[in-house]
Amino acid sequence: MGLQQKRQDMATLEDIVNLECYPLNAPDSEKYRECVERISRQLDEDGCAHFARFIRSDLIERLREESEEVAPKAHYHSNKVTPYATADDDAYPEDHPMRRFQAFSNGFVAKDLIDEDKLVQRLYRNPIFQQFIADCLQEERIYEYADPIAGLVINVMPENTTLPWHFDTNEFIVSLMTRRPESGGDFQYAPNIRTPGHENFEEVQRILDGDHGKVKSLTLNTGDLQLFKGRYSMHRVAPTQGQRLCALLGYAKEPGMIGRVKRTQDVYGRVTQAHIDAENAQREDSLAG
Ligand SMILES: O=C(O)CCC(=O)C(=O)O
Ligand SMILES: [Fe+2]
Repeated sequence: MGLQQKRQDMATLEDIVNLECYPLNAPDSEKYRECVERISRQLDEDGCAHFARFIRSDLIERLREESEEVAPKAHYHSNKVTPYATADDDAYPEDHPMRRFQAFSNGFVAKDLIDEDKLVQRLYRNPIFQQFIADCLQEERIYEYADPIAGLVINVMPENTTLPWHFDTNEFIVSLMTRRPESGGDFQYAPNIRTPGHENFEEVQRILDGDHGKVKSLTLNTGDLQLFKGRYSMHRVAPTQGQRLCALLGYAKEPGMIGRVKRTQDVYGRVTQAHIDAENAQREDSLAG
């Protein structure tokens, strides 16, 4: 990376991030090490870390306005989903978690509909920010998606909707609240309710039935950032009053991440040639293998 580029990346960071609380600009400092350690500990404990006031306070209005402006471009795909995003399987009893279909009515604004000069784009692409997230995850580095329309999206939850209980396919996700709803819309999660090799259907079922004894709740204000490991912790967004807008910054542990054609078509209502090419290449690979 050239020196000029590095300076520019640092300037972007200074423009956007509350560096007093989050010293991303001084990765060699004691303060940075402490900050990263605190977050890593939170992630180890319950898979979720909260960065209150991550965005500079004088930019909160702009952050909200930028996301409100683009929100009407969201694509909606109303459907019914299980916590596992799987098809129905009548090998299980009717009330089993594998067969619990819940209404889903969110929309997503795709990455290519968000202008390059918007705060969320500038943050998503910033290599210093990316290294900070990698450090918190105790990874060497992380990669932006190669996907032209996914990777950075804005989740749009209209008035009186929920994002139902689910596990993520991704190991981790970075979320930035860009419009806190008037009320409700808390992020609720059951820390590490499943582990590799153990689905723990009994407890999952209890939560689906409304027992929230083991559920934690997090209220994010506009400008707060969250780092969440969603593969083991079932989570949802509680019903919102007023529109809730949240930017989801997706990264991968390997370069070249690109979504599958079917899922991309479902979620965004379209695919690009890059999606088709990637799927064909994969098919060739598996034939050769
Ligand atoms: O909007 C959020 O806070 C969470 C979204 C989420 O869980 C997801 O898209 O998988
Ligand atoms: Fe999720």
